[in-house]
Amino acid sequence: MDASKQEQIESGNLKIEWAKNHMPVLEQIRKEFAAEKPLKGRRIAMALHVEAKTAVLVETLAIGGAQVAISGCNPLSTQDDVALALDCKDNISCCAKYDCSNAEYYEAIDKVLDIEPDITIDDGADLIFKLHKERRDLLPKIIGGCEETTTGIHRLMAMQKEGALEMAVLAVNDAQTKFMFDNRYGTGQSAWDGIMRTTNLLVAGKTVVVGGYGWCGRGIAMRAAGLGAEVVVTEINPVRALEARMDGYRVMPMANAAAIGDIFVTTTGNCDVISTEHFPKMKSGAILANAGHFNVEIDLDGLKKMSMGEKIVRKNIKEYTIGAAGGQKIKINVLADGRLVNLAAGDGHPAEVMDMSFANQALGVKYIAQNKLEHGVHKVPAEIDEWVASLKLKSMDIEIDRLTDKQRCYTDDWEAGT
Ligand SMILES: NC(=O)c1ccc[n+]([C@@H]2O[C@H](COP(=O)([O-])OP(=O)(O)OC[C@H]3O[C@@H](n4cnc5c(N)ncnc54)[C@H](O)[C@@H]3O)[C@@H](O)[C@H]2O)c1
Ligand SMILES: N[C@@H](CCSC[C@H]1O[C@@H](n2cnc3c(=O)[nH]cnc32)[C@H](O)[C@@H]1O)C(=O)O
Repeated sequence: MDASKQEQIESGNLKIEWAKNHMPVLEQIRKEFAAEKPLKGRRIAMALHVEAKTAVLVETLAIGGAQVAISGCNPLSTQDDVALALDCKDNISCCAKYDCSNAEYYEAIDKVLDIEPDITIDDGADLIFKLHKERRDLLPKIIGGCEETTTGIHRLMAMQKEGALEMAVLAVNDAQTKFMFDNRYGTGQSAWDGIMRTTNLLVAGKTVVVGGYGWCGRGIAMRAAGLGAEVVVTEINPVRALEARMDGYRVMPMANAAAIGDIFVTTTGNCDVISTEHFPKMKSGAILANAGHFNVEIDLDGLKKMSMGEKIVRKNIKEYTIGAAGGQKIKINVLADGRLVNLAAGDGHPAEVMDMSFANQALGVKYIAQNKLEHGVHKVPAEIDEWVASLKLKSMDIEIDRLTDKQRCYTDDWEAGT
């Protein structure tokens, strides 16, 4: 093996070790998996962000007895050193590569499916999509899959509605110990980490426009306010818009926000949240980032078409110049080609948060292996959620109260009044 490859593997292993040391819940699961081998003989095909925390999950599944093959779930989120380190480990193969083309991305998913999996793990449902469209011969062998993210579950629910989903899937995103922490505090921190390290600019004193006030949007807005920005929220859901206003932010349509924002962060799972109608209204120098889904939230095709020129002005920042009213020129800076800024221009979520998301994944896979599930989207059992929360609290040295017998009776009773 050449020296530079060896160096890469060492660098990947260091990252994995660091992450592992900050994922205590997964550590506990790994110990149990090592003793009990609940995944013995199972073949698992995964498409996830290939970086250090994911590697800890992959190792955990392999220690549990599974053969694991993994590809990426985003062309720009793979960390090549981690991918190489993973590929060297027992019972694991990894075929992910940073900055792959769309064709290479789907070829890698194909390769992963060649292990003829009985369990899948997806982040965005691309692997399940390929399975149902092009690798249908493999479907009868599949006993179930797990889905990591909100939009993946939306895609699967749409498949289920049309009667097109031919396997069982656990909605890992919808576990409370996933979305309440990963989507909110994880994205809240890592999106800003990605934006700040990429731009090296100040957030304080700026106007930040957050597109979408769901679990991710709440986190991104909260941290932007904490950094000293004025926060503006755009929404299409009246309840969420009201919540954003009562949380202290200004709420308005993107058509109005476009003119006042310095930094825009989309996180809706939807397409064209920022589109050709909005670009010409923007301040020159505006910064656009996406922390939602794929590369569709900012209409990049539209921006390219109206652009007079584009150039890379700093690593992971592309500047587009467009014409505006009065012959003015507006420069618009798009981070990480409009792909997830926290992963394509950062290291993703903090390890302590992925600890809970991936504990749900590992226990979800074990649940699938040990239970016969009907085709369709299933909830993660509440016991798994509570177990993950209890273990996380324990790892943080936090104790909580328990109901006394009197309290239990009181809460079950309907006769006691004022
Ligand atoms: N960057 C990450 O690491 C990360 C982490 C978790 C989830 N995600 C992704 O982020 C996206 C959001 O996830 P979530 O859990 O917050 O979902 P969510 O459903 O809780 O929130 C999405 C919000 O966007 C709003 N919305 C939809 N279309 C809109 C539009 N055109 N303009 C303004 N608002 C609009 C919805 O009303 C909703 O309130 C999903 O695609 C999810 O897969 C990314
Ligand atoms: N694959 C699609 C879908 C969004 S990924 C969003 C998911 O990434 C997950 N995620 C965020 N940070 C990390 C990380 O550091 N490692 C692995 N997964 C992560 C998180 O759980 C979230 O649900 C895309 O890339 O556009």
